[in-house]
Amino acid sequence: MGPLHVLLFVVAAVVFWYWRRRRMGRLPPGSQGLPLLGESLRMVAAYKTEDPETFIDERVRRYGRVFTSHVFGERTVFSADQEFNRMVLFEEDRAVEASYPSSITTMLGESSLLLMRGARHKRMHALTLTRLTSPTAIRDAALLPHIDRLVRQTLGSWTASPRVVLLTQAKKITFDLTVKQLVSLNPGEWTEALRREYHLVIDSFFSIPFPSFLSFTTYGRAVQARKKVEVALKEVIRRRKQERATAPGEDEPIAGNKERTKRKKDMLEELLELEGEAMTDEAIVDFLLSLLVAGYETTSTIMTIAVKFLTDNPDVLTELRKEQEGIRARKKDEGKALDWSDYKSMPFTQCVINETLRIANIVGGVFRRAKSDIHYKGYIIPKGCKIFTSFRAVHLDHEFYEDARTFNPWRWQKNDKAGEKIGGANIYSPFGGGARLCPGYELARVIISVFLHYLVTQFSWEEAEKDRLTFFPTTRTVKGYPIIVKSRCEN
Ligand code: HEM
Repeated sequence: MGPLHVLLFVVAAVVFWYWRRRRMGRLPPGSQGLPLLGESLRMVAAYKTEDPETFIDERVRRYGRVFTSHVFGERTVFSADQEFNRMVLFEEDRAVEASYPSSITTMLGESSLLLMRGARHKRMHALTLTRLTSPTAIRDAALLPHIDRLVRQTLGSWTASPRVVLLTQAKKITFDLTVKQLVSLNPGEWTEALRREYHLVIDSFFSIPFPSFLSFTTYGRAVQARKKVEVALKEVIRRRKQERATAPGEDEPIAGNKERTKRKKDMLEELLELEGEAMTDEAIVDFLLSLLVAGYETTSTIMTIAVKFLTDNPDVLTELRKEQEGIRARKKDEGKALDWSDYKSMPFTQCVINETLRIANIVGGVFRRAKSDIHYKGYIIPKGCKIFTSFRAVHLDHEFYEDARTFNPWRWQKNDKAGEKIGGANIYSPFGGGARLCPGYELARVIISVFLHYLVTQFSWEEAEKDRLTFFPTTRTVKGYPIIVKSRCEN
């Protein structure tokens, strides 16, 4: 290499260094932490405790509400800023796009709602909301009686064996319910077998994606399980298609039978009827699986954490029980299922759900990736940069909530200006917002409400073991919250 080459190399290196510094300099301030590891270990250590906020609090104090860190191998802009979060949520498919770890992407499949983009995502998101999870859909599909039945069935089994791990029970309810909504199958051996495989799939979400032929790794096992789930669902699709081909359509009489039949109106039927969007069986499997993923773990975890908060706050439990006993008393008949008007007359229960989601939401925030340079308050978040919008940090910000880190459902009763501020979509966003707003937001509330109704009116309980919250990889209780229940009829 001659002197000219050396000179050229030095000049190029200096130019690159300046260019990078200028670019980096315009990023929100922050720390890149250790080489390669960045700040991952610090973040994980904080999220494994009951007070994960230390990680974000410290950096907000040092750098402000929007700061840069380096976690899980990537430079990431963190936001504890409600305005920035809102901008990011509403820029979906324009300046930003959803971003999931590769282990999750592979498991979900490209036709999953969570990974769809653009016009197709818009159509399918709307379909999910209008046909499956909106208040009208919940009422029209007579979903409430079904939720009621499933909750009662599960709680009914507790008298035989009063030590229950609450999360396991809650998961059974949400899984069986979702399978029923998606493909109209009742709980039984088939759903249990599917649930076992499905658990293996979920376990891999935060695992390292080793080559899938290494079947002893979490990821390898999940790939096998995903295949089994796919085979099982494809068989359901095949049978349904056969039924559609041989049996009459909705409300048409079967030949030789005067009775009119009603074809199942579930999500699978909706997908098979889609006009101008012929979906392959693989695409249908991806789509159904994503709905199962999105609604199952989230709702059951919040059910469990809500009960933990009730145990820890007996005065809240007393008030909630009073409200629910009032509803039961008005129904007169002990065995009568809850209906929509009952659900709509549980204001304090909704305060408890709001507060549980504020303090310990399973979805603490969402990851996005910048599709173009984003300009915000003098900073530039460059194209390709990862962004984490923390809902949790905003929910726990003393500027927006008085005594923000204390569980206090009564704060939601304020209907004055402060109350509006509490409920404002900019500040309170447990279900996200914008194009990817959780379509299951109402359904989740209904399930949790029905569950709490029967739990507090039929049982008292105590902790079987001490349990605590953890926030890594997601928010949950470490042991799934084991409790010992006692039927209130025996008291
Ligand atoms: C307490 C329970 C729940 C919580 C806290 C929750 C929270 C969320 C959040 C924050 C998002 C936004 C994700 C993002 O912006 O990237 C989301 C998306 C989603 N949720 Fe929920 N969810 C819950 C229950 C449900 C239920 C019961 C369903 C039922 C089907 C559901 C289906 C979905 C789907 C399909 C998406 C993806 C939407 C899209 O990407 O277009 N969720 N959820």
